[in-house]
Amino acid sequence: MREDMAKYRRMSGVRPQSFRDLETPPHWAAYDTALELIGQQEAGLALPRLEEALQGSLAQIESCRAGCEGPEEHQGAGQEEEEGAESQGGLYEAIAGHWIRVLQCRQRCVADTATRPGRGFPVPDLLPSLLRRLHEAHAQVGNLSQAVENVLSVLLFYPEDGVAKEALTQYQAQLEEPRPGLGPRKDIQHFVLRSLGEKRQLYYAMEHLGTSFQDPDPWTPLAFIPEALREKLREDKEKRSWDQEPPPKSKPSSYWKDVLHLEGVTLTQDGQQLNGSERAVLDGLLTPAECGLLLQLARDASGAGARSGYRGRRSPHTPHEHFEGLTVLKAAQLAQAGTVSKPGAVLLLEVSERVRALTEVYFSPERALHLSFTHLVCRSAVEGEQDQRMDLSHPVHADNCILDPDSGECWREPPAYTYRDYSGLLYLNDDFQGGDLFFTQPNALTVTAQVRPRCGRLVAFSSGGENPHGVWAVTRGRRCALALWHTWAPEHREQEWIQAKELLQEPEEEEEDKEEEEEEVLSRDPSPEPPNHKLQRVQDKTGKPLRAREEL
Ligand SMILES: O=C(O)CCC(=O)C(=O)O
Ligand SMILES: [Fe+2]
Repeated sequence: MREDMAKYRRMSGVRPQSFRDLETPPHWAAYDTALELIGQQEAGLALPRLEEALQGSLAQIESCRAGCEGPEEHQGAGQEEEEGAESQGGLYEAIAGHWIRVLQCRQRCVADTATRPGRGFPVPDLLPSLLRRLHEAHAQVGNLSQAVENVLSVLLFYPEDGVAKEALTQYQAQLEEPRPGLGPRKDIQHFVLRSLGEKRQLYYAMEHLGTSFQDPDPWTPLAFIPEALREKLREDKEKRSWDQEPPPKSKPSSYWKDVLHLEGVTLTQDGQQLNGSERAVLDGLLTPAECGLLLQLARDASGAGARSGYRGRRSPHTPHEHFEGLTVLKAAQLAQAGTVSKPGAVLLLEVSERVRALTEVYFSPERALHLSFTHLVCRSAVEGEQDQRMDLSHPVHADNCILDPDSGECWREPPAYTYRDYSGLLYLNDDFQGGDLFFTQPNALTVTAQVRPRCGRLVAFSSGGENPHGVWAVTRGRRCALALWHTWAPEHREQEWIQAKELLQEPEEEEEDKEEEEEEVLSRDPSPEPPNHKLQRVQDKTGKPLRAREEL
């Protein structure tokens, strides 16, 4: 649906006003309009929308809080029954238990209000970020007293926020006469004080009564968290270790240049030239002969696919193209079966490692990057179906989060592959029509850079919302590329890569016997899964079940 909408929006003559959203609650609609206007440098027009978003959010929090006594009380009674003897304490315990549940529920209202309909996670720090936008917008249009009130409100959440403090000093200096009565907004003052009072009680109960509390706010002062709990809360936060900021880089800044030079690779466009930050185009990663070998591998695999059940099928992204994907393990298995050339399968492994090493050197020299998925992908135009084609070969998306083009936000949550940190596309050919890769702004519409594929060209970029990208329709011929995703998370390292390497390292004689066996099984078994005896062998080595995988 979202993709269809994006497609219609791209049609010439269609204006944004032609669309009316009947689903989004008003405070989210106001928020989105405000962000759009700010993006267009229309601070004056954005201000009433920002205020509406803030007031709407506060109102929604109030209405949610009002519901905390009713339904929760009911649920609480149920819980007590379930917990049995333990919770059949005296009257005081019952009152305390009830009150804690009410407070937990009230605190949850902040996260509920900050969660867009249909989303699993809240927008982090919704109220402080609205206040930041408000003070900036007020300052831009010259409403200095309101700018002061709003920045002072930010400081209620984050008293040590350096940027806010600096802005405050600047606004105060710009005010023509001193306004000693100016303070933070009353509504925010009330909100913060009440919230802190509740947090204090909840943390106390957590420490002394063993109840649980998931603080929805990142701004809670450390002093409010009992010392005994700090360590545990910090550990919980750190569990998603790969999501943490990478440590500061200490390698000399010319380090990657030396490595590229050694590898005979040239940097054709850097982030700045591509109108982004973490983006690069590198050339010279493959010789024409290597491209030829990998293209042949893809062709042979798709021929073998017809026999073993892996047929090229319609693309999941467009009915006007066929799509074939080959994983490294499938390539190794086909090489063992003798249906593709072994040098081709070995090259696939080698090249993916080459890309990984270069991506690490260029983007993450101080932190190991692992391959998490490697896929040789060909897209072929379906002949006679290309006239009037409006769609893309690959719609605009980000690789590790769900892009919401309306708000420009990208949600790092499943079903996105949230552990992907850097993406790489290594192109193998250019003898097709269309099929350029393009980057857009987060609105998924405004193209910021475009790259023409060619043999040995690598486009590498960080996989997040800062790099929305898509592929223009392939309208003639076949476009093949090696798509690779890298991760900082060792637990998401590509197991099949290791299995493929093991398979390809097996001694030749053993292989020949198996080849015959394989031929026999392939000709008998039309199922799309690799033959069973082979599966068994790989399973024995790793202890992990194996399944032919496809990630797109
Ligand atoms: O093939 C390309 O150029 C891009 C493909 C892509 O973005 C993806 O598979 O996620
Ligand atoms: Fe992608």
